[in-house]
Amino acid sequence: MSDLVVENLVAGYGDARVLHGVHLTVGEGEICAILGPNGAGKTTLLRALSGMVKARGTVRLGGADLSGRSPDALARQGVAHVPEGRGTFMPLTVEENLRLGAFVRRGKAQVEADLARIHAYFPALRTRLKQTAGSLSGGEQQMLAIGRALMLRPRLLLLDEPSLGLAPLVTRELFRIVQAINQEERTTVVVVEQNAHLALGIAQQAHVLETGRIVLSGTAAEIRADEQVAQSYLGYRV
Ligand SMILES: Nc1ncnc2c1ncn2[C@@H]1O[C@H](COP(=O)(O)OP(=O)(O)OP(=O)(O)O)[C@@H](O)[C@H]1O
Repeated sequence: MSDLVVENLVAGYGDARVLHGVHLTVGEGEICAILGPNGAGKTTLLRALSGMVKARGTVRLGGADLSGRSPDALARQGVAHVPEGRGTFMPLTVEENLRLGAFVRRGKAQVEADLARIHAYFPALRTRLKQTAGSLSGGEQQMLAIGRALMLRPRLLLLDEPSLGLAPLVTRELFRIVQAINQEERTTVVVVEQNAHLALGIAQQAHVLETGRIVLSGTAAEIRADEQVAQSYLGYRV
């Protein structure tokens, strides 16, 4: 069953249109990778889904119509966005950043349970709760950004370039954790990622976005086997 349904999504900045009618569906509890060249509109797509950029068209999540909602309303409906560059509050501590992620959650017990849950996914954060986010390594900051998003108990997790600037070992660990979150919590994930090998390694399905349109959709295996994808994004010929 489709969890996320996007129909004819149009978005841009001022007069500059970036998304020209995007259609895509993501199955419930699935990981979907979005591939595409620089400037294709991948970040804009995630921003449109989290309400950071105004968009026209239809967005449904779990059957609920979320079209045109504000970022706050979308967060309350379970849409969590981890932007490129992470968006953590550097002067605040790890714990303060995590607690900020709970802004739509009610009840102390629930928040404490969520903190424990996030510490279990990211043990490195548990030992650094009183450190400022700015003092963390790049990988730890990305973990904190994802941890903060998890405080929402999201139904839909949007990840923008999680591997950006991270060492390969750290990136692999991060993707392993994203996969664990998806499997344990059945969170639907949309991940924009330059490292197509990694993204297709954890995704069930993928879409290629070029100049604001989806030009190819399929299972991760189908997309991996596509000659054009292999040459453009995987660096080999099939
Ligand atoms: N805040 C903004 N204001 C105006 N134009 C923007 C803004 N952000 C992005 N754009 C433009 O929108 C287009 C799509 O950008 P976007 O960041 O969505 O692409 P992308 O596929 O994520 O690219 P990249 O892989 O380089 O991050 C580009 O032409 C970009 O210059």
